[in-house]
Amino acid sequence: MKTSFPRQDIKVLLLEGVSRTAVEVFERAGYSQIEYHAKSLPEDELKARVADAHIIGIRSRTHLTAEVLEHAKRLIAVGCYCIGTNQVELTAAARLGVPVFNAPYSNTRSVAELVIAEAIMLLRGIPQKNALCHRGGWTKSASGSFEVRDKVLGIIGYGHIGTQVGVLAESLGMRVIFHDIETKLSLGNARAAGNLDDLLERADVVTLHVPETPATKLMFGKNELDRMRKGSLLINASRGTVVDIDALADALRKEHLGGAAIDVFPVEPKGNDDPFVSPLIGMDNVILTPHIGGSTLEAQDNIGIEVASKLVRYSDNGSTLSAVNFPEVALPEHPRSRRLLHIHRNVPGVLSRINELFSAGNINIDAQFLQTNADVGYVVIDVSADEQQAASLKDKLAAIPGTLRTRVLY
Ligand SMILES: NC(=O)c1ccc[n+]([C@@H]2O[C@H](COP(=O)([O-])OP(=O)(O)OC[C@H]3O[C@@H](n4cnc5c(N)ncnc54)[C@H](O)[C@@H]3O)[C@@H](O)[C@H]2O)c1
Ligand SMILES: O=C(O)CC[C@@H](O)C(=O)O
Repeated sequence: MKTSFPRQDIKVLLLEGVSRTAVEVFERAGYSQIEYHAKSLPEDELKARVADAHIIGIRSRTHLTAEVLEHAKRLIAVGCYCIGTNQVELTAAARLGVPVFNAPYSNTRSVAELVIAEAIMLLRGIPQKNALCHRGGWTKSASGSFEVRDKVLGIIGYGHIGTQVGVLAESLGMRVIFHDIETKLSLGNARAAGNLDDLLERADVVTLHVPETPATKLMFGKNELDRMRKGSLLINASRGTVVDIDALADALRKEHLGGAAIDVFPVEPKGNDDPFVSPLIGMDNVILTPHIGGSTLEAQDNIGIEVASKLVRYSDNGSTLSAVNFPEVALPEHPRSRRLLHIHRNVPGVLSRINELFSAGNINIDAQFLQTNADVGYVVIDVSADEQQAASLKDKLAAIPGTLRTRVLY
């Protein structure tokens, strides 16, 4: 396919050691300028590296703030090689005409498996026993050690991960209750709790699976910890901002909680060589993991393929299906037409200005696709035009007030 902007001129910047499967997808599609970094970059270097990037791929450690995005003058799309997209200022990206994609499913099973393993370990008191053995101690005792069978698992956030945790937990004989802000279909014998307090008062193990949003920030603090049953257990593999970590450390010190498994932290090291600091360090009844809930080879390889394929599809064809901040358009191929993209602020009158432009130039529109969200309008126009006409149309489209970005795709 002929593109007005050849693929070999499109620079792809991949950070944080995303799976090599992502590189393979880009290379197979004809993208040869791929800059790959195994780590996230300090902010100054990040600003310098994004300056000439057309496509940026990150995981959870790289913060694409409005300020960083301002440096990415050539940016056409961002891929988050993970579920969470809270590390990107999504509205700022949309206002620059940049869609953001993620992988909403590929690592969910990996997180669910880890949570179940942690529930078993915590109920058996394994973290403490393991730590003691490493120090040369030996306490062979059933005291404080329980089966998971018949225990109550309370799931907060009953989405893709929460539901899978529930299904796996039931297969082990646990009783599952959940709390969500949306009405959710219960899977298996799981039951919605009356409300959050009801869940906290009934659960032996509480596990958090909410996204990071303004409403979930510190949603789990002293009040919620106090509501939990004495000796109960907390698992957090959602986001570090959801739990008040000092309040949790306090509840553990006071032995109100019997233990915890924490995978995500309010402040996480930038890279594997940076130090990890937490008030939970040194507590034998706490499993600490370095944000690896979704880090299995299966999940990472699938995420690499999923997100890179979405980015290639947008770059080659204009489809924005499953973008998290952008109007979604699924586009057919029209190889005999030329395809122009027009991204604009969603204000009245832009579409009629676009159409006037085509009728004034006597250019036949073969197909047109329009989708809007609160901020942005996205129009894809397939036209019968030669290369020169397409270039001139692009310039005229760019002059329409409210335009954020235009492209001739092919
Ligand atoms: N530890 C890891 O490596 C890892 C891996 C994958 C995902 N995650 C995190 O897990 C989160 C959840 O993933 P998912 O795929 O299940 O997401 P999801 O969107 O499918 O489910 C989230 C659920 O939380 C609910 N929710 C939102 N706000 C809530 C609130 N205030 N109270 C109660 N429920 C609320 C939503 O309605 C939804 O049902 C992700 O956003 C990500 O931050 C972490
Ligand atoms: O891989 C990561 O960096 C993040 C994993 C996880 O938190 C996600 O949001 O999918």
